[in-house]
Amino acid sequence: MSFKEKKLEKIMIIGLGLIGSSVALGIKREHPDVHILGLDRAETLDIALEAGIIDEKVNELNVAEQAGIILLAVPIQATLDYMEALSQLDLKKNVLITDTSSTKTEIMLKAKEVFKGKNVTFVGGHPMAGSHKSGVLAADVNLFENAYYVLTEKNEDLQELLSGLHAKFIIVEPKEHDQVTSQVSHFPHILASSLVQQSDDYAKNHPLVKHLAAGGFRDMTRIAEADSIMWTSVLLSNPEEILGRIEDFKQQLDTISQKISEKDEQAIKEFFENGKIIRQHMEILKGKGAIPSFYDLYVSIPDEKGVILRILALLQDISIVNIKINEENREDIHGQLQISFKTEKDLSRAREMIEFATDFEVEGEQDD
Ligand SMILES: NC(=O)C1=CN([C@@H]2O[C@H](COP(=O)(O)OP(=O)(O)OC[C@H]3O[C@@H](n4cnc5c(N)ncnc54)[C@H](O)[C@@H]3O)[C@@H](O)[C@H]2O)C=CC1
Ligand SMILES: O=C(O)C(=O)Cc1ccc(O)cc1
Repeated sequence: MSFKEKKLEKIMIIGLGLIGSSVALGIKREHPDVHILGLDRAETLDIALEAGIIDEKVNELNVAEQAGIILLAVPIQATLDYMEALSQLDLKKNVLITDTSSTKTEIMLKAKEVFKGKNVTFVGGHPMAGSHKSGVLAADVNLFENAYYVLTEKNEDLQELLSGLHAKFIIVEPKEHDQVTSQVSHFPHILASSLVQQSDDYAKNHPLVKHLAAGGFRDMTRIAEADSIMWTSVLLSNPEEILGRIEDFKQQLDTISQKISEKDEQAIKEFFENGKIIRQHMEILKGKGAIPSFYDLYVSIPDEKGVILRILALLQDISIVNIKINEENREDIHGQLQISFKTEKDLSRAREMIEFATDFEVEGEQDD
């Protein structure tokens, strides 16, 4: 069956939170005529229907029997349960089922077990973009723009269906996927959550902690706000790889602890040099991977009326991608204006203009 014919069948999305809704919007961008059935809690479905994310609300799983493609975008444990339940239904012949879970080994084992001998094609999926935000209200049609979208195998129908997400498909073995994501996604979430909890404990005897935490702390802990149900499911689905990353990290900490106790200045300097060089060369952070690259200019601005407008007026001929005001803790500084540019040239021009026309402190760097 061609995709054109398949498209005439209904598509069912189970779970219309951040990922399910964003995928639905991406599908509709390229294929506005597809009919999307949505299954989730009643309030979520009301919002999704109202926003045009889905075409029809569903409150029973057996409606899946009408769908040509089924996409699961619920926490991992719920995904496994739905796979089991779907396998008991009288699904359409040659139905295509896919998921968006953050782990793949357990999902693919389940697929082998429950869909064996059935007329079902199950392709594991994982869009490598997201947010610490969750729920339908966080839906964003551009969420997956230029991000990698992992598939466990090539599938033209699925790739065509998802083409409006503007993601880059990549085929990865489930085990390799779970190893890599344990390092760059699962473990960092544990680290972020540990860091905020450690700081909160420390703040009990050191209330100043809450005032002195600055940009570095914020950058390292944003993902601690991610959804607890989803992340519990991720950790329980990929325990061995994650425990391996934790053990390895303990050793990294032991090594630097040792250097500090020995007051080994050279080794400590090398430790930071090494980290800096590695980060500066990480392709993923330079726009060659999932994360688009921007050139950020940080301007420390005083608490005076019209300062931001004055800076923007100076930059009126330069293309700006984004502007953010970061709060600062310094008494003399009201905040830090973060202005992002697409090219290094734009960043240099902006920097020169601000330095020429003001005496504000300016710093520039390439970042994600
Ligand atoms: N949040 C992220 O950044 C990313 C998440 N993922 C994966 O995508 C999946 C969905 O994650 P999010 O959309 O972020 O979560 P979310 O919390 O925003 O949305 C999950 C949705 O599933 C619904 N749901 C939960 N249990 C259900 C059930 N039994 N029946 C029907 N609906 C149910 C919830 O009501 C909610 O609307 C997860 O498996 C997650 O691992 C993948 C990439 C990125
Ligand atoms: O918020 C962020 O930066 C993320 O790291 C989003 C994310 C969360 C879970 C995934 O499986 C993939 C991406």
